[in-house]
Amino acid sequence: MGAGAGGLSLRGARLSPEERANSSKSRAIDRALSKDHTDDLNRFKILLLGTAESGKSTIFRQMRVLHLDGYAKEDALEYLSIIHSNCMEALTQLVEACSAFGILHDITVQEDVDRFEGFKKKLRDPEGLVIPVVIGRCMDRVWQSPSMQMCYETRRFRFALLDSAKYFMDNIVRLTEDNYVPTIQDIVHCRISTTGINEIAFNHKKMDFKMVDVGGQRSERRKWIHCFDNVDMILFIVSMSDYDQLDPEDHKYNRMKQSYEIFKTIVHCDLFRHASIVLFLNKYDVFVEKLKTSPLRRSFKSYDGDNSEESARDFIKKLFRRCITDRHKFFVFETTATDTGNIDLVFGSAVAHIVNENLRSAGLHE
Ligand SMILES: Nc1nc2c(ncn2[C@@H]2O[C@H](COP(=O)(O)OP(=O)(O)OP(=O)(O)O)[C@@H](O)[C@H]2O)c(=O)[nH]1
Ligand SMILES: [Mg+2]
Repeated sequence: MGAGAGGLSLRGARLSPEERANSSKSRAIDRALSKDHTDDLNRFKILLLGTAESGKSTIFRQMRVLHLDGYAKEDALEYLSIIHSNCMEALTQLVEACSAFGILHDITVQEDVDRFEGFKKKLRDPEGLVIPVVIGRCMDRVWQSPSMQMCYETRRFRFALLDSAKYFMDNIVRLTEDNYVPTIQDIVHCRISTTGINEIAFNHKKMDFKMVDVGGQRSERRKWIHCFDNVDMILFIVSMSDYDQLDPEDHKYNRMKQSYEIFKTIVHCDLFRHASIVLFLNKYDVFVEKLKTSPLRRSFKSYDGDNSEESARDFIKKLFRRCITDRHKFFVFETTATDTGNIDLVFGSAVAHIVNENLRSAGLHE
C-alpha cells in the first residue's frame, strides 16, 4: 500500500499557509528585513535540512509559537482545510488497511465506512475541503470501532499511515464542529509537504535569528543550494522512525540510509566548514513505539545490539556522528517536534551550546 492511498492527493498539491504567507504578507516583512541588508547579515542564520516528512516545518512552526506571536485566528483558519484533508487521508489509509488485512467490520460500522466513502466520492474541491459535522461523527464511529482499533493497535507500522493519524482521529469530533478554529497543537500536527523556501526572523535570548525551511522531497532538494550562503547553523532533521522504511520516492533505498547519505554530503560541503551542525533525531516518540515490534537489526544488518531504546538510539547516533570531522561544531539531540515544550528546551540548549563553543574558540570561555 502506498502513502496517500485512496487518491486524495491533497498533500503537496497546493501551497502551505507558510508559502502563501511568504508570497504575500511576510514578503512585506522580508522587504523590511532586507531594507537593512546588514541587519539581515547580522542575524544568526539557521538552515533546516532533512528528507521529506522528517519534521522540518513542524520545528519551523514551533519557532513561530515559541518566539513570535503564534497564530492569530485568521492565520489558524488557513490550516482548517489542510487538517480536514489530513483527517480524510488518515481514515482512508486505515480503511484500506482493514481491507488489505482482511479485517471485517460490524454492519453498522460498515455502513459508516460506506457513508464516508460516499462523501469522498462526491468531493469536488479538495482545496477548500470542510468535513461536515455529520461526516465527522461518522468518521469518529469508524475510528472508535473495535475492528479499526484492533487494526491500528496491531498493525499501525505495517502500512503507510500519516504520523498524526491517531491525533487527528482522536479529535475528529472537535475538528469538525461548526466554528472550529485550529489550535496550535492541531497546527503542529498537520502535514503538508513544503514546496518553496520559507523564512522567519525572530529574537531569542537577545540574539537575532533567521530560520529557513525548505522541502525535503527529491525535487525540492535541488532548491537547497539557493539557501547555502552565510549559514551559521545547519539544523539537520532525521526521522528516527524511518529506520525500517523504504524511501517512498525510490523503493530501492532505506529511508534512514538515504537521510544519512544526504547528511554526509551536507557536512562535507565546504560552504559549511564554519557552520555549526545540529542534528535532531526526531520522531523519537514513534521510534520508541516502533522498536517494540520492529527490531533495528532487520534493517541494519551491522547492528548487533539488543532491541533496547538506548542501544538502538546510540547505534544511529554513532552512525551519523561518524560523518563529522574535528573542525565541526556538532551537537545531537533526541526530539519530538510536535511537543512544544521539548522543542523549546532542545532549541534553547542547542543555541546555548553553540554560543559557548563560539566563545571558547574565541578564547573567551573556559
Ligand atoms: N509523532 C510525531 N510526529 C511528528 C514529529 N515531527 C513531525 N511530526 C509529524 O510528521 C509530519 C511531517 O512533518 P513535516 O514537518 O511536515 O515534515 P517536513 O520535514 O517539513 O517535510 P517536507 O516539507 O516534505 O520536507 C507532520 O504531520 C508532523 O506533525 C514527531 O517528533 N513525532
Ligand atoms: Mg516541510
